[in-house]
Amino acid sequence: MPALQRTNSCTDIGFTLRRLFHKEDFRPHQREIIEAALDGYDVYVQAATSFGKSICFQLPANIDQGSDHHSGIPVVKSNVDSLRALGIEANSLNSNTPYGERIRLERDLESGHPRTRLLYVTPELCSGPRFRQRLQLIHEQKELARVAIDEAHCISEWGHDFRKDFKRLSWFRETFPDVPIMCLTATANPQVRQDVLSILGLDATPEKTKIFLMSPQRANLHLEIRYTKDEDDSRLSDFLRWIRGVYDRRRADARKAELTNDGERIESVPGIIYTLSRDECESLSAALRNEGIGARPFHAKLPKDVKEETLNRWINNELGYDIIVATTAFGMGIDKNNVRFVVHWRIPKSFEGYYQEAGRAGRDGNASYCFLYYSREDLERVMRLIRSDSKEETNQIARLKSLQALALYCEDTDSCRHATIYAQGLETRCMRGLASEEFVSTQAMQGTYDGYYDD
Ligand SMILES: Nc1ncnc2c1ncn2[C@@H]1O[C@H](COP(=O)(O)OP(=O)(O)OP(=O)(O)O)[C@@H](O)[C@H]1O
Repeated sequence: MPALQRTNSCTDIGFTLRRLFHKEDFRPHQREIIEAALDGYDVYVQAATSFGKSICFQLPANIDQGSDHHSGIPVVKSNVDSLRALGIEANSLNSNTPYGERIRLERDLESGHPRTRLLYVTPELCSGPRFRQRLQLIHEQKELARVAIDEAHCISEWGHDFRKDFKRLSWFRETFPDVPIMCLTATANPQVRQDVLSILGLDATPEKTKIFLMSPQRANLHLEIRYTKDEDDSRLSDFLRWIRGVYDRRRADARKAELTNDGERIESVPGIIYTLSRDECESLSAALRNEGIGARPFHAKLPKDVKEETLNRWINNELGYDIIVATTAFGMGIDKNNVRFVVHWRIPKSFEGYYQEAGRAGRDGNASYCFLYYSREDLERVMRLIRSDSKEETNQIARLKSLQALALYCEDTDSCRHATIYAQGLETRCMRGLASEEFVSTQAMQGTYDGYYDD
């Protein structure tokens, strides 16, 4: 067990939750996770998007002596800002940190007794020798309380989102064997989970590591596949018909009165459309704007201030910013509860990625719509993309397997989609009686893809 001296013996964590985070009560399992962390165990948390994983490492950081160190990308500035607004000494250090702020933070770390309680950094930064030296100094002063690794599935080459800098996070256990590690993810199948634990050097026995696997319980998500093909590409008209239908329903008398009462606009139906390329992201958002829909592009090549403005205005439900058309770079760490739909314009590169992105809808628990436009031509395109950009062979095999599972899921018109996700090991408990089960069997073009993978 870790040698650090802890102060939680008589701490009322419910009080801290109310006082610091202004939340009435813990959600199921949050208390057990936080208590395991404060007791010095290594902790592995696998829970749905919107479960409330962040509090599981943010709260202990305000109780432990010493500071916590949180790694995982990307760190969204608004997260740190909102923690600071609560009076929590949280900071982030990454390539976007302004020079003055960086110097201030480096001095704070070099003191060995930093004021920072919670430091968000990228795995790339963790690989740098100077940063590592600073952490070693903090550790010598017994001030490094815990390391939290978000999006931990990126550690595994078997995962859909493998990044080699995540793998180097194994350095923490090698260098600080007494510092507990907490890893968190929304999506990992059993093989990825195993891999994450072993790369990070966590002993999976219950005496050492507490493992929390939660059912995502996302019954509020309606999962639908819509078929299309290159020759007769109906995506745009289909989507416009759908979104205008939603607006029309909100314009109906009774609903309109309700919305006016709440000060809501008719078109304030926040959504995300995922595309595969930056070009399509730009052209699709322009096409939607031409049709009078408030859509904005979001991708890595846009200037930082444009991205920040787009994000803030979308989060604040502003006119003209109802829909974000984004590449997969968008979403990690973004906390917007009322996303009413997520559309995949083309098949994404992996099952796990699809599920994670779709899971950004309906974080408030209200009914939300997720649909994916599927075509065989897109499937072939994405396969070629994976073959050309996978550097590691293991990762390529894993990624192709994951894509194939997703294609089968898309082409299956007889099973409950939630049950298929369960069979992938992404949901840890199968839910029954979902409306989607009946819906799937009545989908148009039933049977179109029968037998595709028979050979
Ligand atoms: N105990 C609680 N009571 C009320 N709200 C909570 C509680 N815990 C978390 N939340 C809220 O739930 C929302 C989702 O939390 P959080 O961002 O931590 O989810 P997450 O599990 O990290 O999801 P993701 O994987 O999508 O990032 C946030 O708005 C957060 O403030």
